[in-house]
Order: sequence, then C-alpha cells, then structure tokens
Amino acid sequence: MQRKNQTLGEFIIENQKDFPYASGELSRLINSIRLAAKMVNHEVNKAGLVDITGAVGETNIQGEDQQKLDVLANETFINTLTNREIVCGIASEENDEFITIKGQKNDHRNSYVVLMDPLDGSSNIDVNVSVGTIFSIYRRVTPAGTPVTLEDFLQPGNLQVAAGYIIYGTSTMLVYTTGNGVNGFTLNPALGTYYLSHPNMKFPEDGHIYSVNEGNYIHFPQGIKDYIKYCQEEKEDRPYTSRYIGSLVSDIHRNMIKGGVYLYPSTSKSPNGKLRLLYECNPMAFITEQAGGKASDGYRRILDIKPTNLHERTPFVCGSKNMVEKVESFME
Ligand SMILES: O=P(O)(O)OC[C@H]1O[C@](O)(COP(=O)(O)O)[C@@H](O)[C@@H]1O
Ligand SMILES: [Mg+2]
Ligand SMILES: [Mg+2]
Repeated sequence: MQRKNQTLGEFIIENQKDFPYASGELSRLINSIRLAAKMVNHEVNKAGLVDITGAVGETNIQGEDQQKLDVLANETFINTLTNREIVCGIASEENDEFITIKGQKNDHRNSYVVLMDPLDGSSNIDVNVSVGTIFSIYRRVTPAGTPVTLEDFLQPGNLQVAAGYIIYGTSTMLVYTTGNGVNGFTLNPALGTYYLSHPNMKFPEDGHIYSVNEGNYIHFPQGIKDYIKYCQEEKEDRPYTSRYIGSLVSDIHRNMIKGGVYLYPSTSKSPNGKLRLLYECNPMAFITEQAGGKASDGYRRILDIKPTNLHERTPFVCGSKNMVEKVESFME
C-alpha cells in the first residue's frame, strides 16, 4: 500500500506481507541499507571539504584505481550489514572474493546474500556530479547453518528477491523493488527520514534520450553504430537528445523518469563491455523490468544470463521498452 509522503520505514513494514518469505528478515535488511546509505550520503555531501576525494593508491580486481569514497562506502555497507546480523554473505565490486558472515553465534543461520556496487560513478566523485550505490539481494541456495558458497552468488538475475539503488544527487533518493513494482523515497536531510516521493515508478515505453559514451564509437559493433546514427537522423521525432552523466545509476534514473535508453556496448577493446553483471546490470535490469522497461545485452534478457564468475562483465542495453527493442533490431 502506498501513501504519498509515507516514510520508508512505514512502507517497508506495511508492504512486508507482499513478500513471499515475509519473516521480517528482508525488511530489516532493507532498513540496514537505508541506514548505511545515510552514513555514506553524509560523507558524499562533504566531499569537497574533507580529504575524502582522490584515489587511495590501490587498484581493485577490475584494475580500477580505488577512490577513497569507494573504500569508505564499501566499509560502511559491509560493517552495517555484518553488525546487524541479517546476511550470510556479501559480494562487492571492491572485494576480490565474497565475504562470509558467520553471525554472532557462528551458526551461518541467515538467509540472504547481498551483492553491491558501493559507489557507482567513481569517476564523478571529484567533480561534484551525482554518484550512487547499487544493491542486489538473493535468498541463499545452500542450506542455512552452513557457510555460503560461490553458488549462492552466481544465481541468474531472475531469482533476485529485491534490488535497488541510492542516488546521491541534487537530493538523495533510495529506489527499490521486491518484485511488486518500483518505489522511490527521498531523504529529508533535516529529519534524516526518507519519504515516499515517487510511488509506482514507470519507465515510459518510448523516449527521446539516448545515453552512451560516444567517445568509444569507432570500437562499437556495427549495429550500435547504426542505432546511434538512427538517433541522430533528422526524421520523424528525431534527432533524439544525447545525455550521458557517466554514472550508471544517474543515467538510468533520469531515463526512467523522462524515457530513454542507456547503452554500454561491447567494444573491440573489451568484448564484454565494462559493466558488471552481478552488482550493476542485474539489479538495474530488475528495477527496469519492474517499472515496465527492458534490459538485454543486445540479444539476451539480462536477467536470464547464468553467471559464471563474481566480477564478470556484460554488454548492457537498458531502458524504455520500444527503444531497447529498436537497438536489438539493429543488432540482429
Ligand atoms: O567512463 P565510461 O567508460 O563511459 O564508464 C562510465 C560507466 O562506468 C561506471 O562508472 C562504472 O561504475 P563504477 O564507478 O562503480 O566502477 C558507471 O557508473 C558508468 O556508467
Ligand atoms: Mg558501478
Ligand atoms: Mg563502483
């Protein structure tokens, strides 16, 4: 049930019954993510004032220079989820391996695993452009009471029980789904409370925005090159508008509100593109589909891809249903 300006806490409790395994565990998990996001938001907002911009001088398993805020956000989410005893395992963009959470009684009794991109859009941190956090939640497949295994994390996206993102932008929002539609909550920084500001978010079936890093154009597959040319043609309701923030969360959030398509294709340099299937594409695809949009790798539904490793990448086409289908028609 939705009421405008309902708080996130009320919404979670009042909608818990819609969830098949309604034991309160998932509600406590979403509440913990809400808390950790507030702590990260506090740090992001003062990025220019205190020494949390710039790199830490380490590279992560992706070969990327870890930013101080990547590490801070990663530690904040891992500590909050660990201390609140609600997950049995965590996988993160910033950690080579998954983390096993035994629980205070060392009994591995919790039911959920979380996969996350603690800070999305790292290249935008130092230039005061919006960034985000992305999370994906599954029920474990191995028996409770035993340590989690890689199998618990390598589940296809269509088995996600919940997914969401936080956007640290002109305002801070938490947008999530548990498979019953998508709702967005805006943080009132004065009160530290999230309020339901965007009930039942819907991706317009069509749009006039395309989001892609055209700097990679010459390395794109011919189908993508043809689609970009199609967007730029002076014909019918085109040319479309090119908008690319360089933070996946922010680009998809904008396109969900205004209508549009986001593309991070394969390139001749990186045949699987750049984005990570498990903690970027799967959660954003689940949210997009729950909002009536579509997400594929240009050919296959993202949520049906069977993952084979924790940090695997995939080409990504995501957004307004008719626009994604148009891209796919150019890829055929
Ligand atoms: O600079 P590029 O190659 O266009 O890549 C931008 C994309 O990379 C990302 O920054 C990757 O995410 P991280 O910042 O979490 O590594 C996306 O948010 C964004 O859409
Ligand atoms: Mg990311
Ligand atoms: Mg990241």
